[in-house]
Amino acid sequence: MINIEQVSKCFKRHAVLDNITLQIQLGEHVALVGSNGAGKTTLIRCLLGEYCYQGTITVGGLNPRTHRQTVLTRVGFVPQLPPPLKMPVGQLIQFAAGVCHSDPQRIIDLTQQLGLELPPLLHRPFVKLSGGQKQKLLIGIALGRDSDILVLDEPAANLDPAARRIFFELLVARQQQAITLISSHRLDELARLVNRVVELDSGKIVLDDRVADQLEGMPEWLCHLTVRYPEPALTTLLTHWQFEETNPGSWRGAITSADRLRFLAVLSRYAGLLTQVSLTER
Ligand SMILES: Nc1ncnc2c1ncn2[C@@H]1O[C@H](COP(=O)(O)OP(=O)(O)OP(=O)(O)O)[C@@H](O)[C@H]1O
Repeated sequence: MINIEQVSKCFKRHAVLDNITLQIQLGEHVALVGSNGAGKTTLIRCLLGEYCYQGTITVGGLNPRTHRQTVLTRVGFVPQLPPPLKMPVGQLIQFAAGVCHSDPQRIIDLTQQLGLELPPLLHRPFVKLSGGQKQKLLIGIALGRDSDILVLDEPAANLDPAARRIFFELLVARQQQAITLISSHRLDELARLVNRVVELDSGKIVLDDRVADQLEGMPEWLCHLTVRYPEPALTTLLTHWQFEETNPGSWRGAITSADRLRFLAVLSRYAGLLTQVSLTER
């Protein structure tokens, strides 16, 4: 459904995407991860036809540059930075529903489920909403329509914890009908929502892990860790995962396959403290 072949992108002389090839098929839910400036947003913007690029991209068989309008009506998109729209919220909901051939009430219901009380805001310009309010409305617009491709660029970055939880539940409900590409820095949050992780580093794909496929038939992993020095937060984390300290600084525990990605994502926050990590299939 999404086909990216040998795509490169430069801003002036600065190469931001370097020969990216990536196919995303029906049933795939992809976390796009990578550090600041890795190229995630640029790849998404190329995918949506916003930037020109070298190489080939098709979305649902269409070139997003030459069929931008059709591609945009097909993709539910949440941008990282909300557009500076002056349109009042009520009008924006009607407009978005019209463009996406959707029912405005669907957008309203989803937005309100995320905790945004819409009636007092309907006449307020979108640009004057808070960051979290804008994000809730943009999520409502993206999910409140029939689309088989969801592209979400840091969609939960401005949401409070309660709204994040509801958003992830709404997303799971929608995922059966759509492929998803979600860029985020919080792989631990996404781990249960995705079955593939693609990591970008300096515009190149450095990891492409089809998690679910590889985990089939592997019920549990034995994990051994050694840490440089005791750090209370890491000790709490390992205790929470029911690890035991076998010798000072040496920890042992078991991770189920379903939890492997989430565990590694959480552990990566303490990478500087770890001197050895091993995972062995049991
Ligand atoms: N419009 C632009 N003009 C010039 N350079 C740009 C432009 N957009 C992005 N860049 C540069 O491209 C590189 C990749 O940026 P991009 O926004 O794609 O990264 P990202 O992985 O999404 O980062 P973050 O996690 O911080 O959002 C950065 O070095 C950035 O400065």
